[in-house]
Amino acid sequence: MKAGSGQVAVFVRFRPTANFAHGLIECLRDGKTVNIYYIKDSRRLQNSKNGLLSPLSFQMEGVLQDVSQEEVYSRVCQQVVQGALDGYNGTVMCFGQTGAGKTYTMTGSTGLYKQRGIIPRALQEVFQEVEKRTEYSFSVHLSYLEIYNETMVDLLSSVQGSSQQFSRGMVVMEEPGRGVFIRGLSLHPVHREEDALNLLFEGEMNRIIGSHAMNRNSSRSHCIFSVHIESRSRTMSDAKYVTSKLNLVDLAGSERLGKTGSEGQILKEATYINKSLSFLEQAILALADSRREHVPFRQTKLTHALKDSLGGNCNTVFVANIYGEASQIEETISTLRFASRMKCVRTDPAVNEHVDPALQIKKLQKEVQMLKEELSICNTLMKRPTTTYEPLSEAQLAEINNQVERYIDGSLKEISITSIGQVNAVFAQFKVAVQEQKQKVMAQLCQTYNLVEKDQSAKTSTNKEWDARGSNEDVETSAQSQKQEQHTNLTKEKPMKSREKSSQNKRQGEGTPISRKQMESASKSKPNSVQIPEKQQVTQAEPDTESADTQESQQPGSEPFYPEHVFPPPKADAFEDFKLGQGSKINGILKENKGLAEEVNTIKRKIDCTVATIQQHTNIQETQGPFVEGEPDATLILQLRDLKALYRHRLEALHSIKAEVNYCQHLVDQCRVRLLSEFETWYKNTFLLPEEELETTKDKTLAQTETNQQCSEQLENNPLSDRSSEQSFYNARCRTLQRRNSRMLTCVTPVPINPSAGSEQGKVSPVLPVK
Ligand SMILES: Nc1ncnc2c1ncn2[C@@H]1O[C@H](COP(=O)(O)OP(=O)(O)OP(=O)(O)O)[C@@H](O)[C@H]1O
Repeated sequence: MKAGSGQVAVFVRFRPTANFAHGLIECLRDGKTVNIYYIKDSRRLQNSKNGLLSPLSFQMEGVLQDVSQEEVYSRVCQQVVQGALDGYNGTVMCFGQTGAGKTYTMTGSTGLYKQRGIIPRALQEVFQEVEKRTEYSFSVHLSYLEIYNETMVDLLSSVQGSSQQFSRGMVVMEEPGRGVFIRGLSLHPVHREEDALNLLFEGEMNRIIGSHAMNRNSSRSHCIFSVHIESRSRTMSDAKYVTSKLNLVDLAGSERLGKTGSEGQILKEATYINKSLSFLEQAILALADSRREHVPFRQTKLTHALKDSLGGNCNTVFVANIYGEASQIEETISTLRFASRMKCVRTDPAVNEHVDPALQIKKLQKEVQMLKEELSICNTLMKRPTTTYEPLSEAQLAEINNQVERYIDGSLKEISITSIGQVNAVFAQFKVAVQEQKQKVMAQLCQTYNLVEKDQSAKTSTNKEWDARGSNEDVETSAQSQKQEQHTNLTKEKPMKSREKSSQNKRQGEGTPISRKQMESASKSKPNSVQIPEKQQVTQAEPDTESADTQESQQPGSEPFYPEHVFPPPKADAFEDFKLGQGSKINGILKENKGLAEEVNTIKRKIDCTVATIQQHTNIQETQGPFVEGEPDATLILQLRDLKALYRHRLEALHSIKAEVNYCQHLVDQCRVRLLSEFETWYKNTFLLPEEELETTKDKTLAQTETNQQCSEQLENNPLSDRSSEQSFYNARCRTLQRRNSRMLTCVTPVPINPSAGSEQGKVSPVLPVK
């Protein structure tokens, strides 16, 4: 894979197995071709390779079978990383069926340095290059995004300094010059490989893992680890700098639900995974087809977040992970087919060069200064008066005004030009003169045609008419008369501005046809109603969530009241109180959800009505010929289009709330399990065996010490070529384990951990600050 080569590279990697299907799968010696001898007919599976079938042949950039993690990295990712350091965006993405080795390829084993995957190796390379390329100053930031059941989660939100604590605020955004980014996703500056590994392992610890028949540690989400690089030249005082984004993507695996035996939550997750993967496939198909103008990126969060990373301005490499057993042959074929489509996606990588505005200003100021000096030398040599760049003095301005006046009345034939400043002043004076003339002419016209008086009398008669109406109309009347007065003044004083304004209003109206129509119909239905100020209208229209919550909800901590003689209170009553108290937030979300659903249904009903009306018109037209009165006009069709757009928009919002609710449900389930186990421990410690508490604490501390020892042993047992990198790896690993242990300890008992315990071992640095 070459940086800037303009084509997507696709590799195939086999997961090692003792039951490799030699009869069905053949890897050719060219190292690029995989042949599959299979048709969906169980009788012909046997001996299929013996010339009976022509194979399905797949050509890739490389076939990786029985190769080390190191070789995978150097063939798949190294060039992309080098490109990223030069300013090219890069993406490396693993996909394939569940259990085929995507996470192993991308992250590798977090416990063994030699088996580390693409991400830790890429981080190592980035920092080694930063050290080498001394003529540039680099800044590196990391982010780690998880997309779980269509909900975006910040895997590094537990790290101190992250502003984002909950996924609700995260949105995929797009800006010219910046490309696609996730608003609300935390970005972490890193200066050393070890800090970067720490963040990687922290994120890994926060990933959602599930278990099913095909993989005990199956990733239940798509994960995008991003390295954001910015580099500036140290040697050239240049305003230019380059940026790049390296996306390392571990997709969740596609699942045949029958094979994984998924049910419950795992089944629901699998459905989300398969759906988003099929949207990814649709996007890839559209990207690969040069005749397609529209690529459906927005169908799912995954494709939307990867919009500028799947092709286009990016060096892109895909790794198709497959499992070479006969029982998985159908999944293998479908992965290879997907891989072939990906190969057709074109890329057009270019360096992301930017200009620093502050530096650019400084540079231009310097240039201006030099030019001034040069001009002054020229003037001296040509014996011309020296040019000044200071603002003109009052005396100079008075002289210019005088010259212009004389020029206009004809007593001066020419105005001699001495500098650009003077030219500007002459023009300004001409402008003043023209405006004065204009005003004079207007005043004369008004006088001649008695315009002002007419205007005044019209106003008086209107006022009389309005005075005759009831007192209820006072507010509206005065507002209207004020408006009219303003309007008259404006037309008198600034005719151009008012015209501009009206055309502006028109333009705004064009953008929102529905709201304009609604407003019109509202004003028609209540012609004499008093105008409500805008703010008031909003509060009246939205009586819902917040205000209702504040009225209904109880103060936190205050207990619900039950009559003393009924204990325990009936569950229904208690539930109502719960909804007002602790459950008010969930209840609020439910209400919001319901409101949205009702809104969607109302819009749907309107759509149906409009469709029916149009259909009616069409039927009449068919029976009575084309020239029928009252045929559906453009407004009806426009209304239908607007309603459909609104419907889609609301439906999307509803889906995203539902996805969030599902995610919350998952968290609630996890919390419930944890709550129960913590309750058990607390109950035992408090009411049963006090000495057990001591034992538990001892056990946990022992576990932590063992972890530290394990890490240091691993470090000593490995002969090191790149010792510092390995040291960083194990240090980061130890810290992650420590953090996990200390979190478990904090859950079990509030005994503080001695922070020096780890550093006494000589290998472990203080724990990464996490919230
Ligand atoms: N090339 C390999 N060498 C050694 N072990 C491997 C290799 N590929 C995968 N494995 C092992 O296979 C198991 C499943 O791999 P992994 O979790 O990476 O699959 P996956 O494709 O990410 O699955 P899922 O989509 O369910 O998350 C792991 O125990 C992993 O260590």
